[in-house]
Amino acid sequence: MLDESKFDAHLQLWALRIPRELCKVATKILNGYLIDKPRIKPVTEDPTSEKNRYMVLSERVQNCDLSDIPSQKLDELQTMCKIEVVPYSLTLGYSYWTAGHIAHLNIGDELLPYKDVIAKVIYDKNHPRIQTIVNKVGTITNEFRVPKFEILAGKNDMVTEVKQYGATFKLDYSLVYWNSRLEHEHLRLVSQFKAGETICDMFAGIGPFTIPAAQKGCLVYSNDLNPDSVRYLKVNAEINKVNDHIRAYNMDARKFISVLMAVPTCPPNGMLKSEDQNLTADGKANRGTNKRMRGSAVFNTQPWEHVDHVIMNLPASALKFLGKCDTFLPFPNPKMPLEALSIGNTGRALYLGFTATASYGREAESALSSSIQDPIFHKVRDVAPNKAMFCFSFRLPEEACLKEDSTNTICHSADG
Ligand SMILES: C[S@@+](CC[C@H](N)C(=O)[O-])C[C@H]1O[C@@H](n2cnc3c(N)ncnc32)[C@H](O)[C@@H]1O
Repeated sequence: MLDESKFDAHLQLWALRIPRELCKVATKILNGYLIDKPRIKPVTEDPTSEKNRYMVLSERVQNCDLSDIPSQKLDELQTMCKIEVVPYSLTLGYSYWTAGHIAHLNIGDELLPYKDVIAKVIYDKNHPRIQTIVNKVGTITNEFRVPKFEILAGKNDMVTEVKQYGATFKLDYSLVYWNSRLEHEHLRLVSQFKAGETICDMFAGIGPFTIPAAQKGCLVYSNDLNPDSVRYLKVNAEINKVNDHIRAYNMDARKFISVLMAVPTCPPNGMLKSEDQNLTADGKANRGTNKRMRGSAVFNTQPWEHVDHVIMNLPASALKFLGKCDTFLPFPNPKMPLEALSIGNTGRALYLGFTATASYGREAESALSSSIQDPIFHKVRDVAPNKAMFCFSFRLPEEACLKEDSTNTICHSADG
């Protein structure tokens, strides 16, 4: 028997109680911060008063102090009325969920002999809404972490769009890594960043950390080894209108970080020039005057002077990218006196991606040859009955940043 309650998604959100006549103006001000889900209205009844409405905020707004919303928007709201924040629970149940045009199956061994029949029934009963039925084959072994699929029915079209917390992601399932089950983790990490902070996303994929961080007003240096992921990262930066906050790179993460951290030897031509390096979907420099102005203003600190957070989401081998003997650091750059570095309010936290082993902390300490103070282990989700994924985060120890050998100088260019 199908237990429909297993499909329930319980969202704990915040809402603003606003006088009903002001809702129209408030909707404009809060553009991008209200719940954005198909068939869910962001403005709804206030059960306690006819005179007010609830304006339901998106999952991006995690804190009841509304620190996730730019202060200029809050100031604008406050000039109209007193802002009252209330908790708001929303359950999206079985009837809510609809599917995209691709049905993605993981058929177990015992059902494999019937895979074509299963696919045909799903296809016949759901076409034209569902147009492609695929089955995942084998385990992921390639370095781009892309699963292999066999097409069981319908057309061979693996390009689709998914939505997460109001951002849109376009991708080709057959070419890039994507996991919708990490939505909450993407949001949780990004909720710890503040507008204006500098982020390095070393294994960025198509941008599920990068795009919401940029939407929040962070400056994101974003890299992936898979050229198709970087291509879609750029497309997604365009779709979500945050290309002026992102620089995309397509290289091995070790090289990426050494490129970012090296002080250029060849200014002015070799220096990072934001106006030449805003993203466009086709990878060409964006020459639009407005964007150029905004881009210059946004990227006005240099990565070798200051980075606030590094994200490393490569569960199997993120540790290999850490440590003095590797190319990960100098971080801060040894050519900079320590006190010349500006360290953000939250300091340099390093997010190490996901792992199933609790010995990760010790391994990270040994990779850095330094002890790590107050590390945080966060359980992301259970992936199997006895296996969970964790996110391990810590502030980079100062002594681990000082590298004896400082031959690391380079001319900067994004997307190399
Ligand atoms: C687990 S996926 C994470 C992607 C993204 N952060 C997400 O949450 O969807 C790991 C990504 O690392 C990339 N990758 C693998 N090896 C790499 C390397 N040596 N340097 C840079 N990127 C690499 C893969 O192409 C893949 O997109």
